[in-house]
Amino acid sequence: MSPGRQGHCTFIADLIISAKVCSVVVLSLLPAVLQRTPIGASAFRLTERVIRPFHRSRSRQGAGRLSLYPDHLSRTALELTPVEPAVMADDMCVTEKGKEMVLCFCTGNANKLREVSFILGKTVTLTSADVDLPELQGDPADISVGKCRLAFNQLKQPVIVEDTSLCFNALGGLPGPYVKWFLKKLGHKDLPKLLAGFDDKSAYALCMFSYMDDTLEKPLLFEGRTNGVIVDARGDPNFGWDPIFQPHGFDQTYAEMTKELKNTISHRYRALEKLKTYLVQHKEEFLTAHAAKKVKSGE
Ligand SMILES: O=P(O)(O)OP(=O)(O)OP(=O)(O)OC[C@H]1O[C@@H](n2cnc3c(O)ncnc32)[C@H](O)[C@@H]1O
Ligand SMILES: [Mg+2]
Repeated sequence: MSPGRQGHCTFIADLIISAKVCSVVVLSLLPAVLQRTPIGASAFRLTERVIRPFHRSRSRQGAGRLSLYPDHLSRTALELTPVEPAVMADDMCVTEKGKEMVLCFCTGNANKLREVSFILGKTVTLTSADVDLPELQGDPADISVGKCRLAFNQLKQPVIVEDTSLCFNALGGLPGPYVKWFLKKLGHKDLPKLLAGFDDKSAYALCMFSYMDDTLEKPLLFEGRTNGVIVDARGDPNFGWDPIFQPHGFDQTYAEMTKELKNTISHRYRALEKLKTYLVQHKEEFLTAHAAKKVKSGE
């Protein structure tokens, strides 16, 4: 090769190497630069708030969430995740900045979290904690109150928990709070077969929310119930037993409804309406107690 041509080749090779180095530097700096722009910062915050909790709860489900070990409880207890309100709902309880009612919903179920966030809207500033609470046994109210005490003892801040039951009237209310296990073992296809020998296919969905803060001696219960019938599975199979529950007055199952419709007639909606009323009525008390606590702790 002539010296002139060799010089050209070396020049081109140098150019390619410099371009590669530049692109590596630009790409590695890009996230940091983007994060400083208003749109980039919002995108990063959104990723943190929406994707991370969802991912965590999905991966925890995969890992088996039935840990009863206290060390596990304390390990996850402080992982609080802010939750964006899913809709700009009523602004009845929007408070001045720095005076919001912050409430932590302890659940490992991403679908519940989505619905609660949707229904509560801007009533409170909702955070969530995927605290691995034991699946207690007993009647639905005791289970919910028990869960709430455990969550409050871990988090030491205003918390809500809920426990959901699906009760078949022909079976005296079973599977009730144990529906999670029945669903796991039987699936959507076989769960309705429990009623094969009965004419009565009626059932009700029951939601028990419990609320606790340090102004209360024991958790408060808010119950919501929606009546319906058990049918062969229809609709989106993504949330629990939604495909087999058809509420009275509708020809769609929960799983066939839009989320807007389900969230205005569901057992969860009915319980949360009561909780909302309580929170609005006790807002001043709540804020005063928490302001006093902050002064005491020097925050
Ligand atoms: O961490 P927690 O809040 O306890 O979440 P979980 O999934 O363990 O929930 P429950 O203990 O309340 O068990 C209730 C079962 O019913 C299911 N479920 C709850 N709400 C539902 C709804 O609105 N529609 C359909 N299935 C629902 C849920 O997926 C469980 O299988
Ligand atoms: Mg549970």
